[in-house]
Amino acid sequence: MKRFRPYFAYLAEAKFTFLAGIAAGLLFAVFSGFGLPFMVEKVFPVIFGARPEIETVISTLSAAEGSEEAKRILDEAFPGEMKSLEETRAVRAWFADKFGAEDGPLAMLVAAALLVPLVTLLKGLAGFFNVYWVTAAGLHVLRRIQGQVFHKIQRLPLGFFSGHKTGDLISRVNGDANILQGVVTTISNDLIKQPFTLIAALCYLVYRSISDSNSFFVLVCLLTIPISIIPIRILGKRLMRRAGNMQKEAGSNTAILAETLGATREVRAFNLEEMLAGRFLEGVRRWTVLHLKVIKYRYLVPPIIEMLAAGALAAALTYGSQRGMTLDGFVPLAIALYMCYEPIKKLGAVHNRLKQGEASLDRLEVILHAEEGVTDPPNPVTIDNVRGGIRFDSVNFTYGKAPALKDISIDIPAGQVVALVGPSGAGKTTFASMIPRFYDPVDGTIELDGVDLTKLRLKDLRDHITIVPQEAVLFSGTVEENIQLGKLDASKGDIERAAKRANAHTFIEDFPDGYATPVGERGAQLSGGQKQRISIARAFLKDAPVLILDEATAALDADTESQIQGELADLTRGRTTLIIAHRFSTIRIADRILVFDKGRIIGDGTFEELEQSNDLFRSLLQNQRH
Ligand SMILES: Nc1ncnc2c1ncn2[C@@H]1O[C@H](COP(=O)(O)OP(=O)(O)OP(=O)(O)O)[C@@H](O)[C@H]1O
Repeated sequence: MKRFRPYFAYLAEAKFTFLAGIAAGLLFAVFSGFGLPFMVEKVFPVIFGARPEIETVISTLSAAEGSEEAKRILDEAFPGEMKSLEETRAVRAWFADKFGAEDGPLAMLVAAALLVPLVTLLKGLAGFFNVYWVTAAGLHVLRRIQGQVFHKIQRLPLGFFSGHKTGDLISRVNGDANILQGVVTTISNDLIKQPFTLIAALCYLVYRSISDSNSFFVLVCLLTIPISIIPIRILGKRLMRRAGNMQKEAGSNTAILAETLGATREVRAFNLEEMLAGRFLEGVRRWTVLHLKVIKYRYLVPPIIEMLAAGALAAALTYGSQRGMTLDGFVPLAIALYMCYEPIKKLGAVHNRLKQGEASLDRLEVILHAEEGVTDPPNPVTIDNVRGGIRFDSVNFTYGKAPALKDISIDIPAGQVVALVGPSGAGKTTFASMIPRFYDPVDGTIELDGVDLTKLRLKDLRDHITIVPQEAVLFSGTVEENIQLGKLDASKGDIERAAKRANAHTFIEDFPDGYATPVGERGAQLSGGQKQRISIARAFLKDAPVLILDEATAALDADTESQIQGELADLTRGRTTLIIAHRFSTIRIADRILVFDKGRIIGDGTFEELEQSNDLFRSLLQNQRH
């Protein structure tokens, strides 16, 4: 329970809805626990002929009032209840007064009968509002948990995502958060409602025991309740293990689904349909087996408890009939006894939900408790008018074992356009990733305009950096919304100006809906060149002093690439630019080139200088020319 505490705080935010739901639940409990046995005892006899009996008793008693005979008749007619003619008359008067029936047997019958749907209606309404309001509060909890996980995911170090598949993370945010929500609300609801139902039923039993000592034995039958705890605990433990595995399997399946949907073209091109379908179906099969196990352990609890209740009932039945108890006297007791077991059954289910919730919580807490890696400083420094000077001072970095950057010291003055070249895996991307603090150095410092990056708020730092990635990343929405991501408060005019500078305005205008054209998921409805131009328009709009071009044209064909080069060159103007370059065509616009090899910078100069002095650069150049 302690583990769930932080999430109960979210429930507190929806306390009025939740408390209303609980209040409805309590009413429901009273109607079920106390109302039903009471109805069976007091109302059903009236419906089934107690009324004429009252009449007979009254007329006999009127004749023999006060005699021994009168006492005997009273005892027989109403054992342990109405002991006098006055009481019997009072019952008749109460009915007459309440329902305006002038002693008419039919009116009394109807009145008594009407109590049944009335109590059922009240019970039904209470039950409905209990579920409705408690669910509303539960959905609030879900929204808050999902929000918390979503926020956290955005702050996690990029390294975290290398170790976790996207689909699995999606499954945690959706599936596990949903289960956790269910747990928080079920626990809160049932932990109040069910004990209350139990207490109501017990109260009735105690009341009966006081008024009739024969009923006391039923309380003894309740001693079987503690025995129910044993199967609840054993099955709960098993359930937790299986539920954890089931959720893990659900995560893997969502991962396969996400990967397949993310690479629909590649799947077809490599004929992977059958293989992926096989993998997915095998995962679903494993999930089904685990799910059935969870169902087994979850739903074994109620019948076990019911069996115990039935045993107790059988004992009560035997004992009661031997002590001369009539069916009329026994039925309400039996219902109250049943009402005692019902909450135990539900509490058993709560225990199981808790165990299942714990398994989901484990999975969610992998995200929620993960170290954030790159965080804001406690007292951030603000810098105005960033010019974009960048300095690396003895920077070392490793992703794991092998170092990715070794002792990098470099000064890049504001406004300089620098190309990063080198063989695959040399560290170019890693070097550029250090500037927006996607990663922090293991040691050494990096400065922007002389200020250590770790002293800046992440948001401030990243506001001053634009990245144009290899493949333009577009989000669902319109063309206009996608450009606007560069500057959320940009006007329509600003957006159009940016699009014009990126040479995107003309083709956007040619779309039937112009700027309001939806781009489809990840820009599926646009060509590679169009997407990249939108991405460049976004960069123009952001107008940041530092620009990172991450092989921005590598995904385009030569023709489109050469068209876009001009826009990119325009974009670099007046900005400190790092070009992560594979194709040497893109580095012609650079003022300076850094040659990377095995995490070190082994060459630094202009194209011509390096062509003269750097062997690796020359060999890379040779490879490009062939
Ligand atoms: N997320 C990561 N987790 C672990 N190791 C990584 C990660 N990203 C890169 N590396 C490793 O760090 C080293 C440098 O990689 P980096 O991506 O910086 O090279 P690169 O020069 O940009 O290569 P390429 O031109 O192929 O993109 C490589 O050995 C690579 O395997």
